[in-house]
Amino acid sequence: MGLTYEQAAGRIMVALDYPEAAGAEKLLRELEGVPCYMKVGMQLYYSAGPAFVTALKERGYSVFLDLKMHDIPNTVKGGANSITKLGVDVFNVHAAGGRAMMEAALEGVDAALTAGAKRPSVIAVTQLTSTSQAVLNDEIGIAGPVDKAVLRYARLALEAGLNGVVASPQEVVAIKAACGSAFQTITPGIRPAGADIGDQSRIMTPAQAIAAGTDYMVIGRPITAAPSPREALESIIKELMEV
Ligand SMILES: O=c1ccn([C@@H]2O[C@H](COP(=O)(O)O)[C@@H](O)[C@H]2O)c(=O)[nH]1
Repeated sequence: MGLTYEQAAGRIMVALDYPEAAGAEKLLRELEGVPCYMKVGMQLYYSAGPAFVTALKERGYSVFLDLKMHDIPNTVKGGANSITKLGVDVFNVHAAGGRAMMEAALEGVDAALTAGAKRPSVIAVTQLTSTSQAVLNDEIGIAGPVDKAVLRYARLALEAGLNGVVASPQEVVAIKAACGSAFQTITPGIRPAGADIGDQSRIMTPAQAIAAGTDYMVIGRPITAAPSPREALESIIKELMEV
C-alpha cells in the first residue's frame, strides 16, 4: 500500500539553506501545516544561531541539525553535548572522523541526557552526494567505486553505535543489506525529473529514492528555488504517494 499524505510528508526534510532567519521564516510561512522535517545547515546556523533551532522546536517542528561535525573526539563530544541540549531530533558527524570520534559524539549525547535532554538520532555522513566517482578517486584519493567507500563508512558508523548515515539514495539498498533495515538512511541528492542538478552528483528522483527504501530524503533547491515552494513540495508529496 502507498504512503498517506502525512507519511509521505514525514519522509521529507526541507533544507532551510538561507543566509538569514528572514528567508527561512518566509519559507516556513509558505509551507505552514505540511508535516515535514526542517533541516538547518551551516549557512543558517552560523547566521541565526542556536536560538533559531530552539525556536523551531518550540513551534513543534521536527528538526535535523546538519552541522557535519568532524574534529578530534573530545571536541566532537562537547559539540554533541551542546547540540543535544538544543532538543533537535537528528544531528550528524562525518564518518571520516573515525570510530573513536563517533563514539565520543554518543558520549556527549549521553551526558546531555542526564541533564534532562531527549535522545536525538546521531547520523554519520559517508561521502557527500556532490562527490562523483572521478572526484573520489582522482582528487580525494580514495580508490575503488563510490559505493564501496560509502559502505565502509556505513559499517564503521554501525559499529560505533550510530543510528544511520547520510548517503546518496543510489546507495540505500546496499546500506540496508549490509547494516540492517533499522539503520537509518538520510538521502540528499534528490532531484525531481527535469530539475536542475546543480552541484549534486549522485542523484535520484523522489519516487526512485522512496522505492529504494530511503527513510528520509533531504530536499533544498527543488523546493526553495521553485516559483511556488508550496506547489513544489506538494508535487513531491504526491509523487511519493503514487509509488
Ligand atoms: O552528502 C550530502 C550531505 C548534505 N547535503 C545537504 O543537503 C541539502 C541538499 O540541498 P539541495 O539544494 O537539494 O541540493 C543541502 O543543505 C546540503 O548541505 C547534501 O546535499 N549532500
